[in-house]
Amino acid sequence: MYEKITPPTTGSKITFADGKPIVPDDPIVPFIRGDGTGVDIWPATERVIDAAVATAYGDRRKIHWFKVYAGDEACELYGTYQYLPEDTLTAIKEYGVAIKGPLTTPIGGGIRSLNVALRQIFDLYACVRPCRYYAGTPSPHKSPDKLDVIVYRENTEDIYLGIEWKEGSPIAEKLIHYLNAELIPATPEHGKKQIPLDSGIGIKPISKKGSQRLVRRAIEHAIRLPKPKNQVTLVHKGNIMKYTEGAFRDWGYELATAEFRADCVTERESWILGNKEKNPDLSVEDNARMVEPGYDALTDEKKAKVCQEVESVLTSIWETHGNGKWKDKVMVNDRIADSIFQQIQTRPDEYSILATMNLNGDYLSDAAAAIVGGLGMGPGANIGDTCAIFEATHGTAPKHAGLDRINPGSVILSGVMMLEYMGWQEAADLIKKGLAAAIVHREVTYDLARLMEPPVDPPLKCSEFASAIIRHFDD
Ligand SMILES: NC(=O)C1=CN([C@@H]2O[C@H](COP(=O)(O)OP(=O)(O)OC[C@H]3O[C@@H](n4cnc5c(N)ncnc54)[C@H](OP(=O)(O)O)[C@@H]3O)[C@@H](O)[C@H]2O)C=CC1
Ligand SMILES: O=C(O)CCC(=O)C(=O)O
Ligand SMILES: [Mg+2]
Repeated sequence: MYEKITPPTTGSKITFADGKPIVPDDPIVPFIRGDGTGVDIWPATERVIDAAVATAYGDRRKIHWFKVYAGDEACELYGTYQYLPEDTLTAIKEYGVAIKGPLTTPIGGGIRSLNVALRQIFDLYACVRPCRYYAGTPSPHKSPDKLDVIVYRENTEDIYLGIEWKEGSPIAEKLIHYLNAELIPATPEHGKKQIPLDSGIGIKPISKKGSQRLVRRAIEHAIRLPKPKNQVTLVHKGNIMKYTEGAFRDWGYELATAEFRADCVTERESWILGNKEKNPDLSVEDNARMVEPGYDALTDEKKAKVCQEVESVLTSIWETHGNGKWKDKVMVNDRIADSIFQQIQTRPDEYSILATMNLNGDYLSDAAAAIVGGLGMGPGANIGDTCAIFEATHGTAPKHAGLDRINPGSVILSGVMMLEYMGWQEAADLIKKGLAAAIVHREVTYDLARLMEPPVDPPLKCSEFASAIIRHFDD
């Protein structure tokens, strides 16, 4: 079955039912070491996870690691250009839950991203990246403790589908001519626009199914959160990209108000209901005026539309959501993408789950990780219905590779997410406790050390930070 790798001789398979993993006490878990700093981070991570499982469960539970190959290491074993061997795909498919270090992607040419390829091959449509603060972590932000968000990023489409043509290539030229000569003139709203002939072309598909399955996961998560964190913000640039990003927003609201009607209220609905609660005699038009900024300057047609919206909300959900009942529901709102980047800095505590398309989520998860301590503290999970691969938000950080200095925190915390996904909460909690205590004791790697006041000198090595986390399990 495998060409160059052999699964562990002991251990059992994780299986899936209804999108959830069924985990034995001795699961076989494939791991990819990763390129660049993967050589430093992975051994540290494996040691911490094994120690936490042993401390929490003794001999009762154990992960049986299965080394599989991708990136540079795969080329060494399987031959030039064998970046993602069939063996690796077979193993991840067979065992269902895997964890990986970062993999290199060249810029401007060469192979497409192996990281993105794995998400697409296994249809891992939800990229989940929590950004929460650990006390004592140095941060460039004044109140990093106020940020506690989870980015739910669509993970399989958008421009990451990778359908692009290089400037000057025959297909790019053909496509531009076709668009300029036929499709753009046939679309009146595009007027006399033309695409410059020396353009590279990329395609940005955003599907209804892809958007809604991501938002569904985000809402399901929000339902499990206590007030006021039971909230989902749809992040988009729908003012500019109306039929892709704007559609993402609309499909998100559509799903929330159809599939999760009993559990959700939209922000506008909450305003309409709240206005009526404060003043039961409020007319529909006055309510519309309070909900829609600049109402009086609108055309009659637009005014009628807002009034219709108010009426429809009051007739359809007053019974179930009115008289303050909406305050217990999951709040679904939306924010324009550029605005959310400043909102997480200026009003961090007002946000919880941020549902995004692929590119926005990529940017936003790095930015949010920076607020709570940097990329060394940014974990992640790629989740599908029959497979999950855990990996950090950051990349290979090549200038630090092989120096035993990088912060392994983000892959270790990705391991925490994996343990929680497996239902091994006690082991996950031990690692979180150990990590938190190491930071409080100023036992940290260079990235946190240089920001601490006063700076920690010398900082811990990557391997020493792993040891410190394990030592603090007992605190
Ligand atoms: N999922 C994946 O595998 C990903 C892969 N990549 C790939 O990684 C490669 C390098 O990308 P690059 O743009 O340099 O981005 P990286 O995220 O790899 O690194 C950028 C900088 O972030 C900081 N950083 C990253 N990881 C850590 C960590 N664990 N601890 C502390 N600080 C950290 C370092 O900053 P400083 O030096 O200032 O301390 C580092 O120089 C590219 O090929 C890219 O495509 C990128 C993102 C995700
Ligand atoms: O795959 C890559 O090289 C980059 C991906 C990335 O930045 C991410 O998923 O956050
Ligand atoms: Mg990224």
